Amino acid sequence: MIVTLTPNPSLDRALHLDRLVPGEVNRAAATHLHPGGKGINVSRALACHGVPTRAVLPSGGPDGDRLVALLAAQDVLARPVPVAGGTRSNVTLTESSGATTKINAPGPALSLAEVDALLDAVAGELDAGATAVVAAGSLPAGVDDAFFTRVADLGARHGVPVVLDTSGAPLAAAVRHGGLALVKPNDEELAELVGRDLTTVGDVLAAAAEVRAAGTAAVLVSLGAHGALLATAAGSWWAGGPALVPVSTVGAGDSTLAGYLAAPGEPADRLRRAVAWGRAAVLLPGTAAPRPSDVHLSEVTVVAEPDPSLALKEL
Ligand SMILES: Nc1ncnc2c1ncn2[C@@H]1O[C@H](COP(=O)(O)OP(=O)(O)OP(=O)(O)O)[C@@H](O)[C@H]1O
Ligand SMILES: O=P(O)(O)OC[C@@]1(O)O[C@H](CO)[C@@H](O)[C@@H]1O
Repeated sequence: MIVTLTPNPSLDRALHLDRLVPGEVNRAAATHLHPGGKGINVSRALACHGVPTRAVLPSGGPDGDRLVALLAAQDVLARPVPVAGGTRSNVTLTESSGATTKINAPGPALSLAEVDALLDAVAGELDAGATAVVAAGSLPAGVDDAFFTRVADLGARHGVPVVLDTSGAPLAAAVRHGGLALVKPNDEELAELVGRDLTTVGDVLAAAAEVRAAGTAAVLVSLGAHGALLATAAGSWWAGGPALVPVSTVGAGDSTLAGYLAAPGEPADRLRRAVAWGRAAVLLPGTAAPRPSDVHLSEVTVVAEPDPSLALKEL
């Protein structure tokens, strides 16, 4: 059972417009509502592929109830932790050109007791036999930047790998602390973490090596339209596929991570699956999770020890 932890979940509302005109009344041609937040999206993608998973999340107010009901309707197991503040809604505007505009709300502040209850819920899942913990997304107000270091320590006490997909100060604190099995930044998040621009494959691999040297076993870097790079103790790999026109890129990174985690195996096979799931996600509206029939492994090329001089834009 892969347990996901989403400290700041959201009801994801996606509106499709032919063209967004800022400052005007825009009328959407279609709308979508999905239960969201990065860990929740990982659980949804895993559940779509029959991989056992449970999503741990704070849930508050009618929107929290709605989110939990939407998960149940998709047969995604959840462990909601009741909180006083109302669960947030995030908005995505997609245009026919493929452009995506995302507006994320801050989310309700959590009290110290609510933060502890969230961690207790994860501990409960570990006691019940969870095989991995995936902590993902932003931290709401009231949650210390060191929160994910507490998750790493919880996993370590149970001998269970902890995977992290977050950004900014919480990512920096967790990487400094070490003890993670995998982190999944995109290239911009990794650049912010190491404090320099990353323009080539070699730049990304050097940054990943710094992260690994600080105590994280593997780094999976998603590169948007340019695929993804994986760095582990065994080597490095790039994977990508032919150009496609995205419908919605929101949550593609979460599907990528789910694809990587869905089954054990050789790094190259896991990276191929990760990229195939990410590619499938961008062809679906809103944050819809890809199903097995959406995933095309044969479209993805994997290269071991990619040329460090290649520009990311050329991949
Ligand atoms: N424009 C695109 N064309 C083809 N594939 C894409 C495109 N955008 C994303 N992907 C696929 O999805 C994966 C993840 O994308 P990306 O790097 O944008 O994730 P992310 O920034 O973590 O996204 P999010 O935070 O919204 O989940 C990529 O590795 C790639 O396989
Ligand atoms: O505000 P955060 O926690 O950084 O990101 C939240 C979010 O943008 O991430 C998911 C896509 O990855 C969406 O489901 C959700 O709206």
